[in-house]
Amino acid sequence: MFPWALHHLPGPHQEIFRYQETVRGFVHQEIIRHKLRAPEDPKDFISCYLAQITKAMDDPVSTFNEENLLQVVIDLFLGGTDTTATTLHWALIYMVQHEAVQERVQQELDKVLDTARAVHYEDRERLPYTRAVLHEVQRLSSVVAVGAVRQCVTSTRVGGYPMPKGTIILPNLASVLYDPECWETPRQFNPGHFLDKNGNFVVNEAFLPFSAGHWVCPGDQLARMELFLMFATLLRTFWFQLPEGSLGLRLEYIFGGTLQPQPQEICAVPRLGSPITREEDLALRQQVIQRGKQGTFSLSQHLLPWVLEDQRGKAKSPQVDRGGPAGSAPPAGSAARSRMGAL
Ligand code: HEM
Repeated sequence: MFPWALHHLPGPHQEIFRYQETVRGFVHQEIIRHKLRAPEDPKDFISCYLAQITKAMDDPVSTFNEENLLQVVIDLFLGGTDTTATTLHWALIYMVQHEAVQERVQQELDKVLDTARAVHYEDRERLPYTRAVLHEVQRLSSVVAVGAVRQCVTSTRVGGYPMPKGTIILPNLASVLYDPECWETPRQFNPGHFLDKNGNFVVNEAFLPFSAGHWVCPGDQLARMELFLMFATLLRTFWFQLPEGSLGLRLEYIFGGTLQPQPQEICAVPRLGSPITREEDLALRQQVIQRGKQGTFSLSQHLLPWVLEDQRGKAKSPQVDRGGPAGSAPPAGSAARSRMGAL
């Protein structure tokens, strides 16, 4: 009833307000920086929005103003960071859990891609298995389990049910993503949900992690692109596995707005740049495991820096293992050729 009162009451929510203020301050500074720039063609969202504010200055009903600009940028940060990062975290966890799937993705990437260049979004057309795996990650992790709260502005019917004007709607997206009538193994990781019998990628209408219709996530295309590029690049570059002594993966989610994985450690082992046999591959992986936790990273921390740091200077040229077995791992600290150039 008195939302403003929260600002005066002590409690953990004060921390959220502090974070909010930090983000607002940052975006505010960016807006000022953009305004101080010499006039030029608008280059990004903020400069386009500022140009629109100027254009609509004489329109008394225009909603283009700086306060709205600030809020829209914050919305984009809120909607676009945690969702994509959390999905990638789940992707790595599922790859560790399903080693054979991880290997098959790497085999497909090795076979199809020209290894001398970075992954392009268009490549997804030639990578049906990788694409199916990523869709299955999004389906099973269901990071935005419930869509945004909406209210009916007029009386209507949905699926035969009457919805009087004013009804509050909470779209239960997870119920669709786990619907036993739409998915063969709704609670199990199964890339086959998105493949036909010939291994071609197929769309499934019940794949709705971004919601649907008029209220579909406005960032869905960006998210799909980011996820594909990051996932394919990571899997091309590293083999993911549990560190030595690990008690296993923790698959239960934590609810924090999105459904997040629990903090846990996973090894990102740089893949070898020369063809080796399956036996050598396994022996090398074993060596890496025996080197203990050197090279582990925590999922709750920043993803790549340690590996990048470790490999810089060693990776003289970004050569790769076309035709080599998938998931090959070099001994940690060796001067093995790596794929860091692909990042
Ligand atoms: C894996 C990634 C993502 C998932 C699963 C996701 C999912 C969703 C869902 C389910 C909604 C609610 C739709 C509704 O019921 O109204 C939503 C809203 C939204 N998303 Fe995303 N999203 C993702 C990434 C992004 C990205 C990358 C951006 C932008 C940079 C973004 C921006 C937004 C915004 C601004 C809204 C609110 C839209 C509104 O108020 O109508 N999202 N997203």
